[in-house]
Amino acid sequence: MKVAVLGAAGGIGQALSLLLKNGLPAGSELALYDVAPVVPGVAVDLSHIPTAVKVAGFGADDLDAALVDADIVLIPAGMPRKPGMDRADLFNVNAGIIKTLAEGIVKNCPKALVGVITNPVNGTVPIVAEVFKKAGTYDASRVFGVTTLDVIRSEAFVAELKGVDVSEVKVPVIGGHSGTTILPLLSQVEGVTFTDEEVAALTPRIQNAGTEVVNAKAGGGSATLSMGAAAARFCFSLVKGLQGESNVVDYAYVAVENGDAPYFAHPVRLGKNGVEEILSYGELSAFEQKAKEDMLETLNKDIQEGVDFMAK
Ligand SMILES: NC(=O)C1=CN([C@@H]2O[C@H](COP(=O)(O)OP(=O)(O)OC[C@H]3O[C@@H](n4cnc5c(N)ncnc54)[C@H](O)[C@@H]3O)[C@@H](O)[C@H]2O)C=CC1
Ligand SMILES: O=C([O-])CC(=O)C(=O)O
Repeated sequence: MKVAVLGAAGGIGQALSLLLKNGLPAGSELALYDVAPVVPGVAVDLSHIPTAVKVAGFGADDLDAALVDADIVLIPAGMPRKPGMDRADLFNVNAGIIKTLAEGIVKNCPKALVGVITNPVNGTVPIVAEVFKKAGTYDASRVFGVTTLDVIRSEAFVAELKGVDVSEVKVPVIGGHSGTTILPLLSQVEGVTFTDEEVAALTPRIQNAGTEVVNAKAGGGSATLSMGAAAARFCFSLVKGLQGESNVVDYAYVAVENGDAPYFAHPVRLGKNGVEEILSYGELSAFEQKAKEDMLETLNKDIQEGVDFMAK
């Protein structure tokens, strides 16, 4: 199993790479790519951890070598938010980075499963898909927007609010990955009930949790450690699917035919070729139904921005 992390020297990249070094199956290879000159050092540093995962660092000119024969590519490369910015404000700087990296994937490992972390996820995932389409090698079941952070935050916040064991809490989160497009389905959380007031307070807390971190970091970036944990968790789901484990289900922002929008976070069953089945997110409460309808215009606009960028 070869996993490439693009943007590996950044805040997310380093946390994620540490968790992968400690958690990938024995015999795996971890390829760390970044344009920052510190990346070989990050690889040397990690290589001193005694696990059976081989780590190599690749600098700015070595994208091809980092990617060749990768089974999974995770992309946390690009600029994070500062206070006062929306994720959409990152589009202009991050779109070009994602396009270049996706072209590298198409060239070196077109069959890899690609997890896009770079914001705005709502628009960067369509860019990756369009790069594959241009090359004639698009397979919608292999491209994912990583929305796991929304899921783990929901688990943490629900457990905190309800005083229950966090390891037992499961919260479906659908839609996109910004503001109101993030839609936690609190009506489906098993074992707890919420008052209307709790739903009305917890839903926006989950939607604005990224901003909570951005403001708390006061200009020093956005979530990196929780995102590293989230991306590692998602990567381990991809690995289990690739290894043929049955019934691996996780949430991700994927291309959907005849769905709510061209891309939408759903529960998906993962297998040897990525998405084996896009599962239904089930029945929504009246509150969730309205929240979904209200956010679709924003989500569709975000998606179109990514598609239009590649049409230029
Ligand atoms: N999907 C999600 O839930 C989340 C997404 N993010 C996003 O992840 C991205 C990264 O965030 P951080 O790690 O905090 O930022 P960071 O600034 O700490 O790290 C970004 C890294 O990307 C590298 N980079 C820039 N251009 C590159 C290129 N062309 N090729 C390879 N590497 C390149 C930089 O050198 C840097 O090491 C941001 O866009 C942020 O908004 C952040 C948190 C959650
Ligand atoms: O808020 C941000 O800019 C980073 C992010 O996507 C998150 O923490 O959910």
